[in-house]
Amino acid sequence: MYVVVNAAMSADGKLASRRRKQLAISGPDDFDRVDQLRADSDAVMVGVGTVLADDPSLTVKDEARNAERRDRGLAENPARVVADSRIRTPPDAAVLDDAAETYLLTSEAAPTDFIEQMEEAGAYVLAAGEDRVDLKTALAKLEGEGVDRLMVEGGGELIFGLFEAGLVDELRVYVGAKVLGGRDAPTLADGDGFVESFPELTLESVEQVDDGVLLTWTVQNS
Ligand SMILES: NC(=O)C1=CN([C@@H]2O[C@H](COP(=O)(O)OP(=O)(O)OC[C@H]3O[C@@H](n4cnc5c(N)ncnc54)[C@H](O)[C@@H]3O)[C@@H](O)[C@H]2O)C=CC1
Ligand SMILES: Nc1nc(O)c(N)c(N[C@@H]2O[C@H](COP(=O)(O)O)[C@@H](O)[C@H]2O)n1
Repeated sequence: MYVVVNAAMSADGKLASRRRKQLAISGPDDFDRVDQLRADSDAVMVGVGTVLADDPSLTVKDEARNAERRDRGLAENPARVVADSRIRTPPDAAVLDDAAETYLLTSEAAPTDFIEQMEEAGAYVLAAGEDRVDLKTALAKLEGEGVDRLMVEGGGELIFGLFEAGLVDELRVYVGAKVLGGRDAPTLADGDGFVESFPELTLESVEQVDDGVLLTWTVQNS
């Protein structure tokens, strides 16, 4: 599986303000680039923190791209994936609508009745890990379901978890022309943070998009 993390951050490294609600950092050209990246992916993943904060749909918005996927014999939207250890995804979340398949990655600690509720809502539940989603096992299970190219949109907890597990192949960061500030605002990689053995990146390209910059890095996984 090839894992691309794509996120937009402010010039001071925040994914959203301290209110932790969806905030447009990207401009129109960057949102269009993100739409193409979704269309080129087998699945789009977020953490449950993002579902609770933003209620995203994670679908491809451009109808020409939906049609192009259909022409390739694919569903018009990539699958959606939510990392949700104990199932906090609300049953009426947009990711559970019928626009695309949805996988919920959960742990053995998820209550059985919550699992049933998600399955009734149409989600495929994959358990990996005792208390928390074991991302390595969960992504291997997803690969078994045919997901070869995974796009991860965030948020900061999930992105850190994926780096910690050595699962990120590529990082695309849009740096927008805003300063958000806030010590409690989410950043690109939150979690516990690294204190040694920091993931090393190789810069592949730098491009101006809208009034910001798109940085593309590959990750030197050992
Ligand atoms: N600017 C951007 O591109 C984006 C911004 N955001 C913003 O990020 C914020 C949400 O980010 P977070 O609160 O960090 O939530 P998150 O979306 O990273 O979800 C974190 C949750 O994922 C679950 N999880 C399960 N297994 C995990 C594992 N092994 N490692 C890590 N997490 C695991 C846990 O329940 C954890 O609390 C919101 O403010 C949202 O608006 C989110 C996505 C993209
Ligand atoms: N690329 C990007 N730029 C921004 O400025 C953003 N705020 C985000 N947020 C991500 O997009 C999701 C919303 O998806 P839908 O429009 O509902 O399909 C949101 O949840 C974040 O993951 N991304």
